[in-house]
Amino acid sequence: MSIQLKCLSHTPLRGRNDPSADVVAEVDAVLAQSRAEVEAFDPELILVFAPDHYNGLFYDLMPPFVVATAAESVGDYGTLTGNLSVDAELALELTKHLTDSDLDVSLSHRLQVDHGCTQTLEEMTGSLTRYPVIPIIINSVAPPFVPYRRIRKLGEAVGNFLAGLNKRVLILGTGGLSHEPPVPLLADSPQEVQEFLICGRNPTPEGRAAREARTIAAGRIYGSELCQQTPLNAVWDEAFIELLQSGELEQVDDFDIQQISTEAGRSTHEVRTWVAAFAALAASGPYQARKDYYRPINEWIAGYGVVSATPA
Ligand SMILES: O=C(O)CCC(=O)/C=C/C=C(\O)C(=O)O
Ligand SMILES: [Fe+2]
Repeated sequence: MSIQLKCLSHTPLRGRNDPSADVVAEVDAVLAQSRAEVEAFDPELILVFAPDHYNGLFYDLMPPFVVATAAESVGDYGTLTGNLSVDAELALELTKHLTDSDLDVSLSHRLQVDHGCTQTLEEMTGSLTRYPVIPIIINSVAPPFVPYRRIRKLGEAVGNFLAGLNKRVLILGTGGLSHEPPVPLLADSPQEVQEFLICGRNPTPEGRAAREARTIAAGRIYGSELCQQTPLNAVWDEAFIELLQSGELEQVDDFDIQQISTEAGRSTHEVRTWVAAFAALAASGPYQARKDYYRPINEWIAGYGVVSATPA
């Protein structure tokens, strides 16, 4: 087996509420370089750890993490629609391996996924179907969350499974870093919003457009005094990237969920996907991680980072 890792922020506001042209060009160049590296690696399998933003998973049954044997993109925020090329047989084998590893993982034979999964797949491969893929969705948006140590254990167990495959595997993590887009909280919401958070699958086109318009409007004022959301936190982001580079992943076991929400924003917990991805890589031994890019970008509501890693 050979293995590579890429963890990236995603943002539904890319192309919808852009920062200055020089920043857009910087990010375009980093993504083009990353995509060229993926092309050169030519993965036989992509394992993508991703969050969901109330498009596939709702509070009628909210799992901490779920492996999909089939996944369809809802195409929110202009992302590609259609089925991902999930390797169903391997996804099922992985699920069995995870349950045998004492992890109570959920399984879906028909999951809807959103930009949180598809944007990075699209940016890294140009498609939803170019390579066989296994999606693992990690709840990063709908509290309560399992402790970070559980995410590290999940990643480790996934990595042990991947180590037994005779394949070139690309591990992707997508989300974060610090940020707080306008995702409603169940506890604070009026009844119609609670109803949506519990079972709001397949919204009308108007409903989806209203959600997207709210996010764009939030991006226009994010980081200004008009904005109520927690601002980006570059110090937190840089420290998190350094932690990943240090290889001392057990440090995430002490992460305080409430403190992260307060200091860096509620959606910062999308970094769970990065924790799982790095723990999966670390299961095969020491690694080297390279910071390809970091910049706090208010227009995209994102502490925007790209990190790559390979076995040392
Ligand atoms: O779309 C909605 O209904 C709520 C807003 C939302 O989900 C925004 C998501 C933004 C990101 O994915 C992000 O910044 O990571
Ligand atoms: Fe997100």
